[in-house]
Amino acid sequence: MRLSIGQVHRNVLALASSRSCFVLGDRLSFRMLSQPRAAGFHQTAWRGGQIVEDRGGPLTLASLEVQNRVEYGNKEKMARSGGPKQSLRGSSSLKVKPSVSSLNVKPVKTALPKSAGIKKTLKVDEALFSAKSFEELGLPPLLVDQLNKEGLTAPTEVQSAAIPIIAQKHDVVIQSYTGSGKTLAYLLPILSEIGPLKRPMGQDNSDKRSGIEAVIVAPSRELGMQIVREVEKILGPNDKRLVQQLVGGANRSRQEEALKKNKPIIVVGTPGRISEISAAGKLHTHGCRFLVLDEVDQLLSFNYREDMHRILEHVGRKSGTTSRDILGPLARRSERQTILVSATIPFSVIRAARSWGHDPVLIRAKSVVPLDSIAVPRPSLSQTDANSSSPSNSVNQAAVGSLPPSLEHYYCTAKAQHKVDTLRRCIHALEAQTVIAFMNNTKPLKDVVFKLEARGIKATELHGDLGKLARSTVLKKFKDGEYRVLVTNELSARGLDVPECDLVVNLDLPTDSTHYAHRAGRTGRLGRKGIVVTICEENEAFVVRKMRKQLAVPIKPCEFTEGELVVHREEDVE
Ligand SMILES: Nc1ncnc2c1ncn2[C@@H]1O[C@H](COP(=O)(O)OP(=O)(O)OP(=O)(O)O)[C@@H](O)[C@H]1O
Repeated sequence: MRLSIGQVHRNVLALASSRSCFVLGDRLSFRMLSQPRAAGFHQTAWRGGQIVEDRGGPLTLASLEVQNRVEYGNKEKMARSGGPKQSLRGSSSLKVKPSVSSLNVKPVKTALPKSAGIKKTLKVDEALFSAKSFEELGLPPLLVDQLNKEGLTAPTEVQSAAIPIIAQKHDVVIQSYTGSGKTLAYLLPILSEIGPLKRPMGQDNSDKRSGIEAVIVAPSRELGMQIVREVEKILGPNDKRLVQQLVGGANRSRQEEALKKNKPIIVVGTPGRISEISAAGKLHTHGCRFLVLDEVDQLLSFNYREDMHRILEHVGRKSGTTSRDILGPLARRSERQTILVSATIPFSVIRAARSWGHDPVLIRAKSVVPLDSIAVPRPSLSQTDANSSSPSNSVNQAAVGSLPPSLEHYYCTAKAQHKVDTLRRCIHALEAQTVIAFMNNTKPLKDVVFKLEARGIKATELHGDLGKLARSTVLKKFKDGEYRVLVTNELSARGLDVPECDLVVNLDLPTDSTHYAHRAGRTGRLGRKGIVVTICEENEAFVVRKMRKQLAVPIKPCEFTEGELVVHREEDVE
């Protein structure tokens, strides 16, 4: 069942850079979506919000404060962490003294700003959000069997929300915190429609499709390969050739040969490589039904604009149609379903999704909202000085809610030359077993590895200057527990799934709170415990405190002495 969409008055298919994001298209007005009648959907109410100009600050969905909570009845609420409870391998041994923190730390006040406009709410059947099994979500039996074989028996919250909505053919934006299972949230509805595990076709609905039916784009090779492995796992060993990786750094002719020989139905790759092979005429995606942009806010940044433009123009677009097609942009859009995914969604992504989307909706763990109902957030005073060197104190709405609730955040100060020693003490005090330490540049990584090794801690480095093989070997060894610490840069901040990671350390300050959120999200995956420690210099501590406000999470001051984590009162350090 589909929501009807209003008339598009204007669609400018132009690459317009807006701060870090480019926006394809814009439109002046949309009629409110009609009430969907599909099971589980009930439009409840909307209140018109004030539309104001996007001034380019950290404007995001949450800043709209759309009242999009699902209204629960008396039934038990799902745990915020979502998803099935798992054993806390590795993380359970983390040594934290909660009594210390609860006694000594003053709670941080993190008030959200006033709403810029509250609009329409869709009420989604509570049963979907509390689905106990994949069957309840209507996945085909073969797919459910395969998931069960892999030990996946219950959907996470975001999967419960996304699977039925994507099955209804909506274009969607999925925003849910790191490690909440977003990958399967989009893969499962896709694999319900294509490939050997899909739902049986009706008699008059014979499946005549062939060729590539889904294109998944990710910003890094590591994330691309991780998604490939996830698809392979579900397809099983006999059908794993149906997914093909097209990531940069690997041999391109081999990828092209594999495309010809294996005839995959899904390709997963990085923007550069996908658009390169497409431009060479070796990747035929015009009949493609699904386009997924994983880590969409990064993919729509200026760096990728040309490759992403090509991908957006070609995937799922019948050849011969042009942007001036007489059928208009909506008809062209409907040829593919577009799925945009990230833990952090700035408003520029919403705007782009509205422009491309066919009945686009925003899916979060407990809510589904038509994108049309989201008003442009009102810029706060401090957002207008977003370019100033001092970070704003206002909440970064793109990143609020992007962090798993199970995370604990601390910061401590140390002189630059003592940071590695502080890291060592931190690892020992917390008894962390699988640690990711982030720095901002590539060069110093080796030095930190050397110093850690000299102190008896097995460590390795991961960065973009390593070849593809070296990168995957390092990652595999780290995941296998051969190294205790992975010292890395921003390359590993997004999407990397090392479930055992129990500690993330910032040895350099992340550039902003969005970067903090993605780095932090490498631990505390799927409801596990995780600790994030930022080691900064004394004169940088104010930046951490500002990030704390922007993210609306407590980041507590601490130190590591005599093998213990000691948490300070805030007033002792301010
Ligand atoms: N229903 C499920 N049951 C058990 N494990 C699951 C389920 N769904 C996902 N997982 C596992 O949870 C982990 C995190 O999932 P995933 O990488 O998709 O998170 P994410 O939300 O995309 O995180 P990020 O924002 O960091 O990219 C993975 O190891 C995945 O295999």
